[in-house]
Amino acid sequence: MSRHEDTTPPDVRASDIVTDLFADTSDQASDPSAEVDAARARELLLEERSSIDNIDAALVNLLAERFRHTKRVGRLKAEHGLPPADPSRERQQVARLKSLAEESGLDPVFAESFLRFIVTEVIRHHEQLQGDETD
Ligand SMILES: O=C(O)C(=O)C[C@]1(C(=O)O)C=C[C@@H](O)C=C1
Repeated sequence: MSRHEDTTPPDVRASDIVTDLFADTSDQASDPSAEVDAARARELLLEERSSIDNIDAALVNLLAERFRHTKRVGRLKAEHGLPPADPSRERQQVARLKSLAEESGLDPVFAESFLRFIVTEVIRHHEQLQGDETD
């Protein structure tokens, strides 16, 4: 099995999980309006989860694209003896992303830690490449 293969057992379906989440354990079961509410809630949850799945797929594709660019940057840095990290560039990126986050209604502190999480991984890749250059 390849490293990236989906390991979710085929018999676990999102719709079953949603059904379990809304499983009726109270005396609601005899109230028809509560059943309609629960059915509508199930429908809405499935819709939201479908949007979330699409967004997660887009995020993964975008991240893969970003790493393709940073790998090229890493090779340039290794070839030209430049340091893996550039703190001044990072300060600019953090300031820009925090401002974009504020405009979009995303927590700027979260935006900063997300960027730092990614950049830490990029720097690790750059360091690996620099190690390879000196082998
Ligand atoms: O722009 C660079 O110099 C990079 O190496 C890319 C990047 C990034 O992932 O955005 C990573 C490390 C640096 O500290 C700054 C930025």
